[in-house]
Amino acid sequence: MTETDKKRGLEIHCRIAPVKPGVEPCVVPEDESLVRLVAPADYLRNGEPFTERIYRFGKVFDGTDDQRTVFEACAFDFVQDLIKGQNSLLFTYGVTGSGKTHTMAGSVKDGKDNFGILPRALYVLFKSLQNNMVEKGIFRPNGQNGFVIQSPEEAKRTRDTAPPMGHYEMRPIYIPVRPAQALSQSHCSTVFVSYVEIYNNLCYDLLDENVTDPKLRTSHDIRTNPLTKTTYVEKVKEVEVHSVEEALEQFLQAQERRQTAKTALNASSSRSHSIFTIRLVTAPWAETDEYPIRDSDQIRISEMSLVDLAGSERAKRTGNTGSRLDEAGAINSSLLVLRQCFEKLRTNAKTRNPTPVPYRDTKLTHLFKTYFEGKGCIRMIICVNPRPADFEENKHVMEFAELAREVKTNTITLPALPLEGLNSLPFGRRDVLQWTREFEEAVGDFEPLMIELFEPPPPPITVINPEDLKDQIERWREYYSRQDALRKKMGETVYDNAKAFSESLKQRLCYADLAIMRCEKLSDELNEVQQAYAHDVSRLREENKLLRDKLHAVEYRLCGYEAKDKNDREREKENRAEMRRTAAESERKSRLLNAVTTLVEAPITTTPTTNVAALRKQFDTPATAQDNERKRLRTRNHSRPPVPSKTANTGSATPSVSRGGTHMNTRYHRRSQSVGVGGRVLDHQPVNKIPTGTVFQPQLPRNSRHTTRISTEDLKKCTDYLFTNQSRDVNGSVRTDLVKGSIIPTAGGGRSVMFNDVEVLRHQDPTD
Ligand SMILES: Nc1ncnc2c1ncn2[C@@H]1O[C@H](COP(=O)(O)OP(=O)(O)OP(=O)(O)O)[C@@H](O)[C@H]1O
Repeated sequence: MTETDKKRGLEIHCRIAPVKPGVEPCVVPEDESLVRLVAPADYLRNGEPFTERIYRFGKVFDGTDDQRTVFEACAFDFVQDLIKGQNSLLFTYGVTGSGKTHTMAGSVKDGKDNFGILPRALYVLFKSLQNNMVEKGIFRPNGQNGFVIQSPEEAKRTRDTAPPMGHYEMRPIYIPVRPAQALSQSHCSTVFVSYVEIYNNLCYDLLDENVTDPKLRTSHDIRTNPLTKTTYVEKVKEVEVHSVEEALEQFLQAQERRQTAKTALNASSSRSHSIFTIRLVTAPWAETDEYPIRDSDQIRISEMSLVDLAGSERAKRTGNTGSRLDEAGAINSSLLVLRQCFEKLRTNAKTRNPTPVPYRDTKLTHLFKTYFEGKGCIRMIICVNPRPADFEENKHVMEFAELAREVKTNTITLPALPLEGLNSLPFGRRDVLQWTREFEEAVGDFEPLMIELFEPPPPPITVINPEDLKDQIERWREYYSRQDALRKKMGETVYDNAKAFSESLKQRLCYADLAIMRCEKLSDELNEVQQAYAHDVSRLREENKLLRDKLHAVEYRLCGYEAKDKNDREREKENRAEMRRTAAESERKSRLLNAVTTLVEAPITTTPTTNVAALRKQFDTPATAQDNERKRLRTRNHSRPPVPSKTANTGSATPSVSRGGTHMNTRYHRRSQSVGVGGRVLDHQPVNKIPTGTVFQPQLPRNSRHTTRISTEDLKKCTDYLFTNQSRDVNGSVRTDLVKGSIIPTAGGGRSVMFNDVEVLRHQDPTD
């Protein structure tokens, strides 16, 4: 087998997940191969804002690109390569929750057109191999990453002892995809799948149904085949599958064993790197029967590995603790080793003295070592969630992508397996073998005579050349006599069967020719249509992108308006509450004023209420008793004389005895500073005032006028008014109200009092 070496860069594509309306994305597609990384508005790094950057990719897919588009652009050619006998490795890489699993697998179960790369690749593969599939059990894994061809008896035994399929009953699925070129009818093939996960840097087999408890499963080593020098997972289970449904059943069962968990950033986050490998095993058909040539050297194996990497993550954002945190550590360190390998490969490419690449530092890089050394083509889909919260991580992902783009590996292209043309006959080798069997049944031992039987008849007799007529008749006579002789030899029934078979075969070939012609016509029409609309399609795509951008801008503005509207509504609510509060306060004040007005405007009685008059006596008596007691104590204890106050104008700071006999501090004696400032005060007292004997006394100017009954004359001579009212409250305590106001002239020449303040003094028994 000859091999050709060529240096090839890794192919890096980018898929941007859709962004929610109103969210300003931090990764913006610029065109079909460029993306722009923009920092969120308030982003600062070491106090510096981020200057936006452009990154280049092979292809860029945005939120409107569907699963089919991504598959066709990123994986269809890999399926074709697989059929041709080449190897390929496809990764999805990105932050947790960026759409890696969505891109790789999609929703396999829901049956909608949301299938990711994996089911689509299987679908295209099986569609293309439908005429090449060989019975199960003929090829068997040899335990060293290779295959052997078993005898028909061994193959039957393998089939009979194969475990039944699992509990998933996949309904036949249909995925609209374009077909790949099929493998030539000269080769037979079969497909094996394996599925492993690398969890905490240990490799586990996900197809191993014997392990029911994930804690009891054993890890597998990575080995190198001494002959082919390829790395593989030791003792991994490879299941032979013959349809996309069978393969997906295996995948879904294995998915249940895969380590996923709910994190703050993804409801179903992959906690491991998963590797689904499709291996196509082919060999030339044997000449005569439906069996491959029994020579293991003729076996050709090609593979396509689909790797869904676990997402890189920062513990701070995922909020992970405990085992989730350990997993995150293992994920991040294996991705770091991948990065280190890339860095080393990049530097090695520029130097004459390459240093070893640390493939063996993690299971992930160790397993794919041979790919980096040229086993096949490597492609990576960088998945990005453009939400602003992912900006920091996306920045690292973009830097990783930039590094990966610079990595060059030796890709060894193996000689391609023969393919069928796209317009090949719509029946396969199996049909031909079936027809041969039918024919053999029909003609039995007379097969050697068939050449004569199928001898084409002579051309029809024409009279254009009358000299030839005799010859023409003679040719027909000979033809019929040969056919008669044949019929006699074969017997009537066999002859008729053989003739009928030949007619039916002719008919089938005619249909096939017709189908081919139709196919050719349709493909010509398709080409014409494609050419005619190619321009329109690209224009419409551009228009679509523009409209999408506009829509996004409108949505963004709308969100702004909605936020403003919400703010306004809240402010209005607050204003209304404030107004209600103000109204209640003014209501309270007005009630108070009304109460005072009622109090003041009530007819002033010269005689106090019986209650107040009675109280006066009550207040006088204990005061005298107190005085006597104090006098008695002072004489007995030789008490010191009182110290004169320094603030002479406001009275002594030493407690003095009031008129009523209670102590009061003369420093604070006069409290109502507001009364009488700059004018004359009319001090309106009740007739029978109960001495309050308190420190709180209104300070009145000397020229104040005291009265128990006001007259118009009094009002005219004064500018300020102080009214003292006393009453008894429900507890029996005396309450003194000092109601203050300004006396203002009225338009009619009289006076009115405008009340502006009330001071309330309440006595309370301290034992209460
Ligand atoms: N391009 C897209 N279109 C529609 N939905 C998407 C797209 N990308 C991601 N999603 C949705 O985002 C969610 C998270 O995606 P997914 O599970 O694929 O992330 P992940 O990168 O595999 O995360 P993890 O590394 O944590 O496993 C899923 O619900 C998925 O359907």
